[in-house]
Amino acid sequence: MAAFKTLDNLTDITGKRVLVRVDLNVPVKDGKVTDATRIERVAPTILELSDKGAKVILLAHFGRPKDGPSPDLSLSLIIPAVEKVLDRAVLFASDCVGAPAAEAVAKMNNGDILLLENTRFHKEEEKNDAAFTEKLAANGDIYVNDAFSAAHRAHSSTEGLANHLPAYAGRTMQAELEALERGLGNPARPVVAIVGGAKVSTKIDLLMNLVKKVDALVIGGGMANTFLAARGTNVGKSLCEHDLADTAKQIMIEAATSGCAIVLPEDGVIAREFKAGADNEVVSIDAIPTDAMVLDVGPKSVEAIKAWIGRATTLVWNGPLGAFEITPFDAATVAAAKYAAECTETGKLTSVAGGGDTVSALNHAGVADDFTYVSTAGGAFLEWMEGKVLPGVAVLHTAK
Ligand SMILES: Nc1ncnc2c1ncn2[C@@H]1O[C@H](COP(=O)(O)OP(=O)(O)OP(=O)(O)O)[C@@H](O)[C@H]1O
Ligand SMILES: O=C(O)[C@H](O)COP(=O)(O)O
Repeated sequence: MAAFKTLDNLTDITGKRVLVRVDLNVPVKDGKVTDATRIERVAPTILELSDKGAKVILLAHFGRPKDGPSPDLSLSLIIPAVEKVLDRAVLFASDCVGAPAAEAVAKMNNGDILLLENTRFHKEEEKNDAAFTEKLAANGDIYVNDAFSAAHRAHSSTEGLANHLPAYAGRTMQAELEALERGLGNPARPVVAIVGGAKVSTKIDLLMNLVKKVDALVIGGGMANTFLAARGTNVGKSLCEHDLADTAKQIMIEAATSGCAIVLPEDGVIAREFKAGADNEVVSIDAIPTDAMVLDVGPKSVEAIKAWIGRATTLVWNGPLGAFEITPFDAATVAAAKYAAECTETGKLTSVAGGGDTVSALNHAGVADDFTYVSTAGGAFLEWMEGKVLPGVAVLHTAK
């Protein structure tokens, strides 16, 4: 495969309109960005292009809007955080295509930075619709993809545009691929993966391949509830995708065939309300009341997870073990993260973690800097780990 072009290949770009795909899908609480890591990671690309005199036009998605525009998923909410990280003013257009985008671009001066509204407000984005991609392309002369964490999506702004405009990898895209190759290209065994979080339906399929590559798969969060339910355990009102029971069963069969241990929680911290400080108790995983939710894995499970981390030479982690944003349901994630950081510091563990909320959880635990590498990518990172070719990366290699 031909090497992709990078910003090093973009020299004389004064006055050029550069469409830069970034990932601004950041954690937000009460309208405020709670973790700016993804913004910090794309800042070097934005500033470099702006300093070279380009008109920098940012394309991004935010959340998963179902029926067109919705105010709570407007990228305008993210602007203060982007301006703070860049220490520059950021202009905004209320649509990523059509008159609002064209007019805002036409008014730009060299070096200006403009953020276009959530690309997913148009259903055509996720369909990689050619006509929609052309509308996006109309506002640019050059396309730069700096969103490694969205590169597993073959959408108009992540893949399609590279077929319409001269395409380049941004600094973060480049750095993520290099760092993952260095850390996990040929991982030393045993390899232990921890997968938790809430995005069960979009991540469960990739576990089928992951179990063929790792020695143990530790499952927490909403993902664990889905596996427990598939095994016949009552999970009460927990976050769980019951219709994925067959997929979970097949993954457990594949794991047994591949010699990969599946580690499910033995106990859980339950509550009846999803809020900080909610009344909670630890119960055995076989004794979850029907009216309760498991919001974290329990202390016995934490000990078991630490033992698996202790046996590992390489640790791959995506998805928090519990609802870490609300105390005390952050306990398992924090304990496991601190232990992984300790093992990394002693030099016996290579630890690589990824995901928007996972990075936020590691920051919350105060150990993000102690991991070998922290990727901004969650789903994309797991797919890369599976050995899949990510569409947003592949197209950069083949683009003219
Ligand atoms: N038991 C649970 N019940 C409810 N929510 C949970 C539970 N465990 C974890 N979560 C939630 O999972 C969310 C994170 O999941 P997610 O799969 O999005 O991870 P991620 O690291 O952001 O990966 P990606 O970058 O792919 O989105 C957090 O908001 C957390 O509260
Ligand atoms: O948060 C992520 O992992 C990326 O921004 C991709 O988001 P998606 O899973 O909604 O496509």
